[in-house]
Amino acid sequence: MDSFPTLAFIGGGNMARSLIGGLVRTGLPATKIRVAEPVPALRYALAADFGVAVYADGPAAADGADVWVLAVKPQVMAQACTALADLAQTQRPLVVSIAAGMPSARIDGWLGGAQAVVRTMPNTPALLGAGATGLYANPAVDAERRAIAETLMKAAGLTVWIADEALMDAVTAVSGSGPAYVFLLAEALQAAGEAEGLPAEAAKALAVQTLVGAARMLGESGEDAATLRQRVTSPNGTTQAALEAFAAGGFHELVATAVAAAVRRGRELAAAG
Ligand SMILES: NC(=O)C1=CN([C@@H]2O[C@H](COP(=O)(O)OP(=O)(O)OC[C@H]3O[C@@H](n4cnc5c(N)ncnc54)[C@H](OP(=O)(O)O)[C@@H]3O)[C@@H](O)[C@H]2O)C=CC1
Ligand SMILES: O=C(O)[C@@H]1CCC=N1
Repeated sequence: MDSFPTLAFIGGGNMARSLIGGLVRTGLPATKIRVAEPVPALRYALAADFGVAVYADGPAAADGADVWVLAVKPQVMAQACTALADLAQTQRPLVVSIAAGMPSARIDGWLGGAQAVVRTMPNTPALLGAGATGLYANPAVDAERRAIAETLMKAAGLTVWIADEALMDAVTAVSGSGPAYVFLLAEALQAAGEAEGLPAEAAKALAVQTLVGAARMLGESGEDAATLRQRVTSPNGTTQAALEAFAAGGFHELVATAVAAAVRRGRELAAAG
């Protein structure tokens, strides 16, 4: 990736750290990455862990970088972009946003207009190259810049282009927030194991490896989730008893309600930003 453009991350929090870790892991030289992060401890940790150049403010990091990755919270996006507007008008970078909910047109407007904006939604397994990212490009993004955005996010794992920007809130609700749902299931399974008398360490090890093993089967077997589930479920056995309890508790409806709440929140964040 030696010929890859220079990147400036605006915001060096949790998601930026995962993306930077993924990029460095796949061989992007740290000298290609700059990060603007106002919190000194976060800034210094990024410099120490990955060898990237760090700055206290956005314009200092962005000046001269080919790609700006906007990695601040949606609530501060307006302020972060406005501070970059003069530079954006003279330098015309490729702008890649990772913010939940925030429409590309608003980012474009805060940057002064006529900007090439790719709105993306990655997730934290990016740190291991095991992420999933949805991408939407506004009409100002040409084929070459589309390819740059895709290469950038491929360092984080799977990429999926989304043609209709309105669907980016659904991407956020499924895969952006999704790792938290899996971690919640791990917590619940561990707690249930403990409630049934397992020592805490054993419950944790069994719950974690079960999720890791099942996820690998989903990813590597080529079989769909329903088929794999049925193979675990002996007629009138233990799994059937558990699955019936899930169904009686409205598991599918609960997941749908949770995803709908995340979609709604994405739209609210756009309105509040
Ligand atoms: N966490 C996740 O799993 C995912 C997050 N996202 C998106 O990524 C974005 C960042 O989320 P996340 O990493 O969790 O949030 P964090 O709060 O961890 O990171 C954002 C960082 O940006 C800093 N910041 C605030 N204003 C500026 C500025 N003007 N210039 C530079 N840095 C600034 C913040 O400092 P301070 O705290 O002082 O404000 C904070 O350290 C959000 O828009 C979110 O929607 C997308 C996918 C997944
Ligand atoms: O919780 C959030 O708003 C962000 C977006 C997706 C994951 N984390």
